Amino acid sequence: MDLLAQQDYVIIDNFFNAEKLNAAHHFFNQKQEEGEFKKAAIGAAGTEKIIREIRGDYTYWLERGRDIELQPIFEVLDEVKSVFNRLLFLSLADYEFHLAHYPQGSFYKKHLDQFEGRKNRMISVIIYLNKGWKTGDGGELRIFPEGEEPMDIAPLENRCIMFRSDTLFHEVLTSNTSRKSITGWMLYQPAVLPYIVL
Ligand SMILES: O=C(O)CCC(=O)C(=O)O
Ligand SMILES: [Fe+2]
Repeated sequence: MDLLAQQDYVIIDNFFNAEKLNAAHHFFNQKQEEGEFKKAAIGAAGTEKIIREIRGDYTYWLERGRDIELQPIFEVLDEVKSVFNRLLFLSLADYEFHLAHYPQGSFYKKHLDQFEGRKNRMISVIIYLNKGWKTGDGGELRIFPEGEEPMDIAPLENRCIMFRSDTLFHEVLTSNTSRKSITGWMLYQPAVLPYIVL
């Protein structure tokens, strides 16, 4: 929490225990097999456009009541939210998360996660699920901390990065393999059906 407050981002490796990591992989693969991922859009409700030149990922929005296999993961996210509220004095009311799949050759151009109409997003949280990721696989997260050199973060399995949604510009470099993550946002106000919007 101190690091996040100081530098606007923090990286935490070995984020989930083995049981939760397995649950995440299993659920991800299952939803992929079922064809439940949808082409991700850009922009807030009503203005979204699918622009492949900006982002090429496919997403599956999580819903607590429906995705009961992910209960252990939701418990971790609850804990993350309450730690933020306790230690950083944020007033986070909710969170919204999706699974993200970047097929080979896809990327997400430089952006901020707090775009017009979605000021609600306070902290971005990403957990990567890329078994055996190695240099050359691509898909690094490039972050642009203010007043510092850009930094590339390898999307290693079970690595979590959290950052301020309002200030930290970032991009996903072209992935040369299939790239998987759980991505979401800690919210100031309760989410309004994001899985319908995006
Ligand atoms: O997957 C990542 O590393 C970043 C994804 C991202 O920037 C987003 O979904 O807004
Ligand atoms: Fe982003």
